[in-house]
Amino acid sequence: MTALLELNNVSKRFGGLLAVDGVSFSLKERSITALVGPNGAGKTTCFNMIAGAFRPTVGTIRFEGETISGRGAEAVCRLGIGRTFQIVRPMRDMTVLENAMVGAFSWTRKVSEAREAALDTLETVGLAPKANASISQLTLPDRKMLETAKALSTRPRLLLLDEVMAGLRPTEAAAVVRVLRRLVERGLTIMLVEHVMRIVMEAAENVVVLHHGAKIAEGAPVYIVKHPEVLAGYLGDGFRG
Ligand SMILES: Nc1ncnc2c1ncn2[C@@H]1O[C@H](COP(=O)(O)OP(=O)(O)OP(=O)(O)O)[C@@H](O)[C@H]1O
Repeated sequence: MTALLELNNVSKRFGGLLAVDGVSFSLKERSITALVGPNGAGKTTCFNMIAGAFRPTVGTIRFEGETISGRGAEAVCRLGIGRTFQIVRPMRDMTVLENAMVGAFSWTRKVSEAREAALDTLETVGLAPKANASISQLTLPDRKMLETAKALSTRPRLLLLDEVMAGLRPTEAAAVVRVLRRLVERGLTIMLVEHVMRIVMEAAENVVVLHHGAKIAEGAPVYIVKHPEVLAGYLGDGFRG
């Protein structure tokens, strides 16, 4: 079976810094994979390469069997990869619905179609009752979910979530995990960057561990938390429990 996404020996160099160092992994369709590692491990850089924002210095990225490395963010989005950003940046003079519609304009020019799709994604993430609210009325969990809704409005097959649960209370994070599971049931594949190991254990079926840009372990969460290199390397101070 072809993997939905495949990274093959991917590296990214910024001047003298090798931010991502020969990383390979693949994502099974309809699965949730966590990308973990301490600050500066190269997680966001990996996302930036998958989403087309950065071209890998070496290595190839394939999506549905097609090479996408170096295609550019817009093209990659149109191929079916949606993403959120670590820093939440809603457009403040627009409503929740209008923000969610922005993603839909990647595949339609019709305002009515974009509105319908955005309403659907707001419904999925539980924000439909606040569709006409202004951004200032949103709580932190709402803002995180709006970022997810914006990414979903692009109609992705693969969703990259960068710390969407950071700063949330355990009950709020659990609600997000339930939303992610529903999305997977509907056919989506998800990769998420997450620091809190408890959430990783709950949400992901596969974990990829990066350290100094390199992949040091990969496997089921129960295996990862016992992995000697992960434990010895940084688990104590790299993860928050
Ligand atoms: N555009 C850039 N130019 C130069 N260096 C960069 C750039 N982007 C990232 N880096 C560096 O690459 C390394 C990996 O950064 P990256 O943001 O990918 O790590 P991360 O694992 O996502 O960290 P965090 O958990 O803190 O978000 C860091 O040393 C960072 O300073």
